[in-house]
Amino acid sequence: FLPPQEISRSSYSQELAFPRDASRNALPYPSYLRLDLRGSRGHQSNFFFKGPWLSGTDMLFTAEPRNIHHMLSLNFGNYPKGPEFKKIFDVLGDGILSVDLQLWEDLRKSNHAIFHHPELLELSVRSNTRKLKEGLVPFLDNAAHENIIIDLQDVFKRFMFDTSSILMTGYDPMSLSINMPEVEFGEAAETGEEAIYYRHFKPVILWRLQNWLGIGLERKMRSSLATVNRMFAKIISSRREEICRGECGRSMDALTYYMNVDTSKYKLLIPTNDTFIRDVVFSLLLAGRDTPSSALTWFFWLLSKHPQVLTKIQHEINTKYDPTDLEKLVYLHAALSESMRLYPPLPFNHKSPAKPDVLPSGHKVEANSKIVICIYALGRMRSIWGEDALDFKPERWITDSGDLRHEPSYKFMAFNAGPRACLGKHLALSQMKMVAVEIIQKYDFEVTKGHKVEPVPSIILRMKHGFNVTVTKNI
Ligand code: HEM
Repeated sequence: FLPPQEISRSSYSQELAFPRDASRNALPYPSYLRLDLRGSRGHQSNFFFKGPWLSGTDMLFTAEPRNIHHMLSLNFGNYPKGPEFKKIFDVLGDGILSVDLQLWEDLRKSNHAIFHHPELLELSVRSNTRKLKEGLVPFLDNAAHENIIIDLQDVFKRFMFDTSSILMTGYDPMSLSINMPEVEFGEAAETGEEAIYYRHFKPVILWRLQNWLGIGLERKMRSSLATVNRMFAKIISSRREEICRGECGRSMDALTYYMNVDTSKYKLLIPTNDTFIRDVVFSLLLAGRDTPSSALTWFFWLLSKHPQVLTKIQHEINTKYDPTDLEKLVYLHAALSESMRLYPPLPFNHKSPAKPDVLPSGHKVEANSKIVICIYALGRMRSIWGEDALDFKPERWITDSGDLRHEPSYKFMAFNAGPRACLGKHLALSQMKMVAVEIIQKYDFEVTKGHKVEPVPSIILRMKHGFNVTVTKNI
C-alpha cells in the first residue's frame, strides 16, 4: 500500500488517474487498484512502479488480458509464485496457495481428487443445509424480531468459517450463533491478511526487521500466527488420537484425507508430519472462508443499490428454484458473476518470472522481478467490458437464448486462470447460491442509513466498517 504522498514521489511510466466520479460504484481504493479505469488501449493497462533505490519494490502492474493469458496459461512454467511470494506468505508454509513445482503438482492433484470426491461433496451440501437451518436462520429471525442492526459481512464470515472448518477439519467451531462468540481465528486471519498486503509493497528487509523487533502490524502478525498454530495443534493432535483409538469413522474431510494420503501416488506429501498437515489444511481453510464471504457481502450491497436486479432474482427463485439443481438459477448465477467482476474477493495476484521474458504488451521483465495482476481493474476496463463496464448488469452474462455466457478466465479472473485456477469454484458458487436463496426468499434487508462502505487495504476485498443492515421477515 502506498500512501498518496509516496505515489507522487515515485516515478511512473505514465500518469494514472483514478476517476472517482466515473464509477457509480466508486470507492476510495488503495493504489494497486489505480489502473486507468477509462483505459481503452493496451498501453494504458500497464504501468511500471519504480520504488526507492535498492528497496526491491519496483513492480509492473498489469490488467491486460494478453499479458495475463501469457503468464497464467501459455507460458505458465516461467511464472511460478516465486521465492519472494513464499517469503511474503511465509505463514502459509507449504500449503497449496504458496508453493511451486513438484510439491504444488502433488497438492493440486490430491486437492483435485478430494474436491471431486462424492463424500466431500455430500458433506458440503449437508453442512451448508444444517448451518442455514441451525445457524443463519435463527440468527436472522432473532435480528428481525429484536429489530437490531447486524453486520452482514461478519455473519457471512462466520457462516463460511463454520462450513469451511467442517469441510477441511471435520470440526464445527459454531461461530454463527445468536450470541456471536468471539472468533479468535477470524481476527487472527484478518490481521495476517492485512500485514501480508503491506508486505507486498515494503522492502523485505524492512518488514522482516519489524517482525523481528515486534513492531506495528508485524507484531500483531506474530500473535495471530501463534493463535492459528495453537488452534491447529489442538485439532491435529485430537484427530491423531482418534485415529489411534480407531475412532475415525467420520465422513471425509480434508484433514482426515491428508493424514491418510497415499504417499506412493503423491511422493512429496508427508502425512505423518504435523507442520505439513497444518500448512495444507490452513491454506484450504482460508481459501474456503474468506473469498465466498467477501463475494456475498459485495453482492448484497450491490442488490441494495439495484432493487430491479433483486426483483428479477426473486422472480427466478419463485418460478425456477429446485434445491437439487441450483444450475437452473441462471440469473442468480449471472448476478453473482457480475458482482465478482466488479468486486473480486482477491483483487490482485502476484507473479515472478523465473527467466527474463517479454510480455505481449512489449514490457521486458527480468528474472525474479515482481508483477502484480490487477484483477480489480481488469473487471472494470471499458476496453474489455464496453462503455457500461462500471455498471452492475447481470444481463451481460446471459446469451440471447437465455443461457449463461462464458467469459475467458483471463478476462474474468475472479477465480484465477490457467493451471492454478481455483479448485473450489463450484463448491463456492453452490454455497453462495444456497445462502443467497435462503436470505432473498425469507428476508428483506435495509442498509443502515449513513453506513460508510469502503475497502480495507488487504489481500481480500473486505468492507472496512462491515456491512450494517436491518432485516425483516417476509414470510
Ligand atoms: C467466491 C469464492 C472464491 C473465489 C473468488 C476464489 C478465488 C481464487 C483465486 C483467485 C485463486 C488463485 C490464488 C492464487 O494463485 O494466489 C484461488 C485458488 C484456490 N482456491 Fe479459490 N476461490 C473461491 C473459493 C474457494 C473455495 C470455497 C475453496 C475450497 C473449498 C477454494 C480453493 C482454492 C484452492 C485450493 C486454490 C489453489 C489452487 C492452486 O494454486 O492450484 N476456493 N481461488
